[in-house]
Amino acid sequence: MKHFMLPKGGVLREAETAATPNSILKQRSVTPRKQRLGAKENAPPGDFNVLADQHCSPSVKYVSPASGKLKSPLPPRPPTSNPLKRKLIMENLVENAVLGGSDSGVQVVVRMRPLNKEEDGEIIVQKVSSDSLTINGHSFTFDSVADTDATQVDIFNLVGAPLVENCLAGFNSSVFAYGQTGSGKTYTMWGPANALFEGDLLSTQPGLTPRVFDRLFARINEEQIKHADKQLTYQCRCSFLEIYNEQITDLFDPRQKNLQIREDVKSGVYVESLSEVCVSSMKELTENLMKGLSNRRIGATSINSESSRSHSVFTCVVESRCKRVADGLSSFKTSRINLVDLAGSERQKLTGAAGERLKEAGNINRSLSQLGNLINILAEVSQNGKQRHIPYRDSRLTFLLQDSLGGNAKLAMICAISPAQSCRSETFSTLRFAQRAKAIKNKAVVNEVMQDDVRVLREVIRQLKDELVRIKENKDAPANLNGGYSSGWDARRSLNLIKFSLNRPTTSPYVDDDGDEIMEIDEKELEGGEQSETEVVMEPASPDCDVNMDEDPGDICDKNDPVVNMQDENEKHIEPIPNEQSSLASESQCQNAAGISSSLNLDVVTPEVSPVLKSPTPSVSPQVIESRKSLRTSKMSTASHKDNDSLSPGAARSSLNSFKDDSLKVNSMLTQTRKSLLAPREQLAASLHRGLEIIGTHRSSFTTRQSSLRFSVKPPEYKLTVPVDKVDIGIQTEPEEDAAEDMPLSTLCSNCQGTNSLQMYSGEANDKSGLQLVVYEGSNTTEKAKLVPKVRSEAVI
Ligand SMILES: Nc1ncnc2c1ncn2[C@@H]1O[C@H](COP(=O)(O)OP(=O)(O)OP(=O)(O)O)[C@@H](O)[C@H]1O
Repeated sequence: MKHFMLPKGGVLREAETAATPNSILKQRSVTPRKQRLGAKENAPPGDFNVLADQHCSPSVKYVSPASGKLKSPLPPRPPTSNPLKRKLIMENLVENAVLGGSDSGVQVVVRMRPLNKEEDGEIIVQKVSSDSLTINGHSFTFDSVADTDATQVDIFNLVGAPLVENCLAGFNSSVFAYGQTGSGKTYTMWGPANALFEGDLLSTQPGLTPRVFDRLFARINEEQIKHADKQLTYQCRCSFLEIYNEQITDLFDPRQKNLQIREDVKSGVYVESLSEVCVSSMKELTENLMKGLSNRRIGATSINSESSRSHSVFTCVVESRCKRVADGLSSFKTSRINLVDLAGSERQKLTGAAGERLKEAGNINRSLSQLGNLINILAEVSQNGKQRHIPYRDSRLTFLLQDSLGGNAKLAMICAISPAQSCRSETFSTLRFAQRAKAIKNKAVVNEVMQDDVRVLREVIRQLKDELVRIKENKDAPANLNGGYSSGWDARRSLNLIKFSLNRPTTSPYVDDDGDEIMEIDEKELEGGEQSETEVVMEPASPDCDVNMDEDPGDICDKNDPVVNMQDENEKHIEPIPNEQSSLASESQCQNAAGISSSLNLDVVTPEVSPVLKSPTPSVSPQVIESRKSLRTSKMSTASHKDNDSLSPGAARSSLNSFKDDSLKVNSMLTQTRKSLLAPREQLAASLHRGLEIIGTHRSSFTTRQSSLRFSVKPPEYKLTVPVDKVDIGIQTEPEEDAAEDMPLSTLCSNCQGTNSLQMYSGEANDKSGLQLVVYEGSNTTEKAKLVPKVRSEAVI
């Protein structure tokens, strides 16, 4: 084993004294805030992303803090090639606009280490209160400031203890350690190596990570005893990776190098083939932690003889499930802990790095500056609410951890600094980074699904399907004034069911405004594989746009996929496309994209709407959307299992398979239902109301004329909407002869042009006057509607 984190430079502190909970640091506050206003560099921190004093049962559901703000813009996602992502962005915007987001401010803690042997000069940083410090007369305020007296226990109490509670409550939680080389990040996150070896959390100085797991295991135990009647079970799966020179290495199995980041709808962002290990005790945890840490890349910098030259990310997915004895209902909760020790920045000119070290330092600085840039943008977006491209793809670090940065996670940032005069400019830079990070708002939600939620939603879907089929049948049949159409009773019953479920106290008021993937109702899965014939939209699903950071096939997909192109401009335009044809179409459209395969998702189609009808807000309700990174793929599970065989003790091993099977099933359920839980039920109800309105309007208008309102049961043709820049809403008018010729074939992939003769749009005989609502993603345009050239039946994809 390589030596790592050995005490360096005689700066180790004495064994810490036991800290009182709720922070000793606060007691040290002496300076009234008023006196500090002079040269203050930043505003006082706002909300704090921790749950106050919560030792809560996992069965308790939390409302994300600060919910109810109507404004609360999403940190927008970059315009993306993944159509599912684009839809989600739109969904989230709508959802957010209606219900407000759940903002979780980033918790920023600044930790100042003691001077080391080489730094016996002037100390320029002074802590002035529990949450502020001054440096050369400039004052900064954060959530907490830990000075040289602060112990590892203090840091745990500030950051680790709330993290554990958040995790048990079902929130994703991340801690990033940021700072210049030698400032104390590694010491803070893991602690000195000897502390881990000794494994004694009281007498030595283990860092945050071992303390977090010590508390986590204790709390899990407590919860299981407390809720014995609920058959509460937990599983903790860990992985450990490093990003070195933009390459990912598995620290549990360093032979696995240059791993790729992937992204798909079901699993979110994940690292392909990364090992996972199940841990259920401190012994297992420390063994694995030490193993991983020993595989980290270290090197000497001018300040730190054993500097980490990579970013390391320790991740633990905590899954819990419980079953209520009273009614047998089960719930599944999952949360992800990311503990990130970033590589330290260094001024290359000052440190005189050369050769490999220089290249390394360049990569580290570039990666950190990309992180800084992202933080700036997120801070700006959080502050002014303006949408901007968020450059998650700039680096592997930001892409992998995008959920932690402006997404579905509670984030704590520990910014490590040296108080020495020699580190002045780096310290300023770290403090400014910290103050910008403070401005970011994440959107953390509880990742939980209840079995009965699934049941209710399944019933609603079934009834809506029946209703739509009936409507279609009645539409095809001669109109009958006295009930030729369905009475809408079933839909109303569905609505009542939704209302009923809204009123159930067991339901979390989830808000998700960050997930990147949506998972529309997959009735095949929900209803045992039966393929729905109603309102199906085929889209290239996750695998189509797996993200390979090197190749970015998403872009390939984007270029080649007319559907994708359409949706670039038209987030909410949901086209009715017949199953088989659509499947063919999407396969054909994406046939050039390497490794792309088509898979089908079910979508609820926004019906075409006559201009005389009130345009319903494009709705995809009830919709099921997956929140991103809480789940892992079967690949990872396999890897985990493999690894588990060698690393986990027998008990954990024997339970792993069955737990995984269950977990995957429930994960799948979670995937399917998460969004409808995350999407507040009020919205589902509102959507159903709108659906009923449409049904009602359609019924009444059908008897007097052929309505252009069309429920897309097996719609007989394709439609292609030509994207129009800067248009909020386009209305597709009746087909024009010339329109097809005018259609820019540039929207079609070259390979597909002329090869696929699927009919795209022929216009129904009875739909000549029909108009189609086409909603474009928001723009500044004053034009609310525009005639969109319509593609004729002979148009070629
Ligand atoms: N709060 C602290 N108390 C005592 N010693 C500390 C403290 N913080 C850091 N040190 C010591 O300072 C040295 C550098 O710390 P550490 O390796 O954690 O820095 P780092 O920020 O991780 O550096 P790099 O980015 O180069 O990896 C180590 O010897 C560590 O033991």
